[in-house]
Amino acid sequence: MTGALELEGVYQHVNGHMALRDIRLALSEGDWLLIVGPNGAGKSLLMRLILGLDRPSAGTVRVLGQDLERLGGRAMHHLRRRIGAVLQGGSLLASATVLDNLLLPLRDAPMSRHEMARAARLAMTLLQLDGLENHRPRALSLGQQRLVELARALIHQPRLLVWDGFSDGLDPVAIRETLAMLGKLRENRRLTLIVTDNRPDVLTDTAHRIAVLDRGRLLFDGPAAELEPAGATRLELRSALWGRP
Ligand SMILES: Nc1ncnc2c1ncn2[C@@H]1O[C@H](COP(=O)(O)OP(=O)(O)OP(=O)(O)O)[C@@H](O)[C@H]1O
Repeated sequence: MTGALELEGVYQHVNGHMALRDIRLALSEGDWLLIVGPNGAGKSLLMRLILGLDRPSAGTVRVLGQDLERLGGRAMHHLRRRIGAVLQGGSLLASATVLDNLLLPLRDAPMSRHEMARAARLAMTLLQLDGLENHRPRALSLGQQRLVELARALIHQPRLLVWDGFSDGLDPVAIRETLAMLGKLRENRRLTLIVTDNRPDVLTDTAHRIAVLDRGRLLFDGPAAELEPAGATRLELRSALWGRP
């Protein structure tokens, strides 16, 4: 099985403190990893390293078989075409329509306008966003904006999807529906998924693997089903990391 992600001994030093310590992770193609941890645990820093937006202070980050340290600008550009990302804080262009936002990742792609329009239509239908093409992001609910970001991340058919801050702006129904939809995508496209969240109630059986990150360290990494046998019940995790049951 092809390696989708390998992190070896990764450290990240930020503003005078070690924000990530000795992170080791390995994912195969088609794996689904949910990384949970409280605010400030280091989830976004870790996602930025995986996306090649920052370089680690130490250690190796290998994404879809490529060592990011060794990639030049062109190779990195090529690799990014195989990765989709939904980042925290919203990244839609406020002045552009939903359709123009969706087409952003395809602007350098060797595709005709007809092919681009078709790809956009498919992504919109997949996420039940039909009819919103000509709206500006601010006319949509927060949940719809997140789904447009997801549609944009998927439009170029990536091999790896990174979603930082999964439940931000999504209500419980949207969380359930989106998790189910991600599960189908993973199955149908053999997409590798890395999703982070800071809410313990998103600890779910949907993801195959769960990693618990706290103050820059991985406290647990394994099959969701092993969390409890490992002695870290969901209740204990909640009370240890989030202060109360
Ligand atoms: N650009 C930055 N400058 C200074 N410190 C930073 C920066 N980015 C992150 N940090 C610090 O690194 C640590 C990890 O932050 P990070 O944003 O990765 O946490 P997180 O787990 O994503 O939190 P949240 O759930 O709130 O998004 C925190 O102590 C944070 O203050």
